[in-house]
Amino acid sequence: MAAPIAVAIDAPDIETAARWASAVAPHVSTLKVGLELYLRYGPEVITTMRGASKVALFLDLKLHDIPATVAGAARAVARLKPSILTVHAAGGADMIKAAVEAAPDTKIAAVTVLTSLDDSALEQIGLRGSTSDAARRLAALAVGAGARALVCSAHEVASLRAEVGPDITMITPGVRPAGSDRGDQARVATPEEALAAGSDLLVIGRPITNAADPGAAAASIASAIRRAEATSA
Ligand SMILES: O=C(O)c1cc(=O)[nH]c(=O)n1[C@@H]1O[C@H](COP(=O)(O)O)[C@@H](O)[C@H]1O
Repeated sequence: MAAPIAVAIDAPDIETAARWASAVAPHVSTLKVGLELYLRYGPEVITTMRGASKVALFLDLKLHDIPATVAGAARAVARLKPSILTVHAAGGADMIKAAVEAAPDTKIAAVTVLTSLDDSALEQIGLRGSTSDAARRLAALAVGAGARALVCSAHEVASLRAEVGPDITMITPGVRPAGSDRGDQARVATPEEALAAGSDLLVIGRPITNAADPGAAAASIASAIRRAEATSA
């Protein structure tokens, strides 16, 4: 079975995206298309990803606007039938509810606190408390508004799970295999740590796509995950 990994296909052009997608798709459950590709190519990039494989499609647009605008945007992309669509939980309960109602066949995933932020970055923004307190508060708000998935770092998965229960899909970016560059990510964990904390889907981009052989990098992380799952079973 494909490993519970969403590869972030953050490519500069559609040819590179198609190459990465077909290399990694045999090893992972999900491909994630984000702002870089979607803003350049729109729905065409979704068709290209689907052509590359039969894996699930995660559309990461991180919508954050007034409820009516987010409803319109969610409706506009719902026809592409992504399995997952992201919104920022900080947009508030009415905004999240609007996205959920506008895209009934897509799982709305609420981004709690970006994994690029640490406690001091939150303080600069003017948010009180730690990243984990903020993530917990936003998670409760988002699930109360109908979100069925949450995006957080592996550091918060266990406490968010305790807050929202077993039925919510926990998605964790900021995943870095041991020894790989953390780049702009602040709250990181290895794939094994993220899984052990209870993550359902690991989002991994550059550690795979910047590798000399993205297919081999995806296969290697996927088998490390399988080994970790076998040991904990
Ligand atoms: O919503 C996301 O996917 C997301 C949320 C978050 O808090 N942090 C985060 O890194 N992401 C996305 O996850 C991917 C991480 O990529 P890498 O840092 O290259 O592994 C990027 O596509 C980000 O846009």
